[in-house]
Amino acid sequence: MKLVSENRAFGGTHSRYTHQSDTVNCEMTFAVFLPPFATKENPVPVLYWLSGLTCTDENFMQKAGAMKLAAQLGMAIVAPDTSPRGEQVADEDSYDMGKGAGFYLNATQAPWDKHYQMYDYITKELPALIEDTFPVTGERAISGHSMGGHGALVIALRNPQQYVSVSAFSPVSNPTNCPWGQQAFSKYLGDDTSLWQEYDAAVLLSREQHYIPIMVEQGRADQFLTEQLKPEALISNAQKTDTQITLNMHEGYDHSYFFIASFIDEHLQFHAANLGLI
Ligand SMILES: N[C@@H](CCC(=O)N[C@@H](CSC=O)C(=O)NCC(=O)O)C(=O)O
Repeated sequence: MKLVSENRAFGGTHSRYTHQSDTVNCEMTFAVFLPPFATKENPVPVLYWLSGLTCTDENFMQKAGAMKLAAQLGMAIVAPDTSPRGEQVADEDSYDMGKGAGFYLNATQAPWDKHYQMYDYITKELPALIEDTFPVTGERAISGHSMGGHGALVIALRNPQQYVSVSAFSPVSNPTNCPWGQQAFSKYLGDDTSLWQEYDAAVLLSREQHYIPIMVEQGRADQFLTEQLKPEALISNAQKTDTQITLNMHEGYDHSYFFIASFIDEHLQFHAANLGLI
């Protein structure tokens, strides 16, 4: 693992690292914020943040304004990149496919399957590395935005024993039923739509009752709301299985990090409460 940069922030430390990933078969970058007083003797829980299309590990840390409250709460934040990277990694010219658009799944189709194994990277390799290296406990929460909101919901619903709570901003809620998801799933996963279902939060909610606390934030002025995001599918499918889910709708807010920054404190408090920090 190689340290790329380190900055003091709110009494804690924001650092960026690269490492060679066996799972995605290339060098990966992630950012980690450690609150003040996090030590081996006083390890802290971790909030994993999954970003959206076109993002890297940097967008959330620079734009969301999360570090001040995370420092006060005693919560670490880990922000991975959104896809494998490098010359040898398959890509397309469009912003919603290939690099920056890994959709947090395990691709089964060539040429994508060689590197695009983001589901395993986020659920297995990255937390193992983080917990081996930094003064953190094994307690985890997960959140994300848009494509990353989809990733956070799917990962938590499929692995409820690994996360105490999940939240999402403007998630791609029903990807089997929107253009972003249909394009990505057909190329990464092929024609077998039964596999697509495993990466669709609305479908997962419809199958059985889920007990993990779930909170979703959505702006009504979001330019992607009707065509791509469809949060109503989360609510209607959760009702079918008696799963509790909170969806907060906000007049006038769009899809940007201005929206995330406006409500990130509520999400940090939500996760802190579930992590037993408050
Ligand atoms: N066409 C746009 C789309 C890119 C965009 O809006 N990306 C969002 C996430 S969208 C869903 O996953 C984002 O978070 N952008 C980064 C940011 O810092 O705002 C484009 O290419 O710009």
